[in-house]
Amino acid sequence: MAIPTPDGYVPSHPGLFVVDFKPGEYSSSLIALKDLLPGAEVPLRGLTPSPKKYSTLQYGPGPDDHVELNSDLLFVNHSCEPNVAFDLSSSDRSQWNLRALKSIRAGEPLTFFYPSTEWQMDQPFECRCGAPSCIGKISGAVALSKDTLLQRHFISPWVLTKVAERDRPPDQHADQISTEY
Ligand SMILES: C[S@@+](CC[C@H](N)C(=O)[O-])C[C@H]1O[C@@H](n2cnc3c(N)ncnc32)[C@H](O)[C@@H]1O
Repeated sequence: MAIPTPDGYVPSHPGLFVVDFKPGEYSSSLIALKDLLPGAEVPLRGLTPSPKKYSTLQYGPGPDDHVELNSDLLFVNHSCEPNVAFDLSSSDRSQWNLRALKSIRAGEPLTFFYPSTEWQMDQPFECRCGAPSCIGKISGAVALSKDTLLQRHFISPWVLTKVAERDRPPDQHADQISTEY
C-alpha cells in the first residue's frame, strides 16, 4: 500500500482514527476520534510480510519476522509513556491487535513504545515524546535494560526472551555447557 498523503486521503479506520498530516518528514501522527477504555482492542488486518523498514512491525526474533501495517496505523508515533500496544504475540494471527494501555480521549495522539516490538530498528531517532521518563535515543530493545523495558506495560514476549538470552552470564549459555565429565 502506498503511504497515505493528504491528497485524496481515505481513512483506513473511519470514525475511530484519523491521520493528522503535518508538513515535514515523519511529522504526522494518528489521532483517536473517540474515547477508548483501557484494554480496548482493534484487530490488525491486511498486514503483509516485508523486509525490515522504518514502517514495519516485528513479530518475532527471525530476520524475516516483519510486517507492513498497510493502514493509517503506520502513523502511530513512539512514546516512552505509550497509550497503546501492538500485540503480535499470538500464534493465531487473527488475534493480533492494537490495544489501549490506558484511557484515551478523543483528540489524543496514539503512541506505542517502539522497542516493545523492534529489536534493532532500521531507522533509530532521537525521541521527542517529552515524557518525564523519556529515554532519549530510540534504536530498539537491543540497547535497553530489562528494567527499562518492563516499565512500559507491554513488551512482546519474544523480546523479553531475547533480553534474557543477552543478559545471561557467559558460563550459562547453553552452547557453552560442557557435556564432558
Ligand atoms: C512509522 S513512522 C511514524 C509516523 C511518522 N511520524 C510519519 O509522519 O510518517 C516512524 C518515524 O516517525 C518518527 N517518530 C515517531 N515517533 C517519534 C518520536 N517520539 N520522536 C521523534 N520522532 C518520532 C521517526 O522519524 C520514526 O522513524
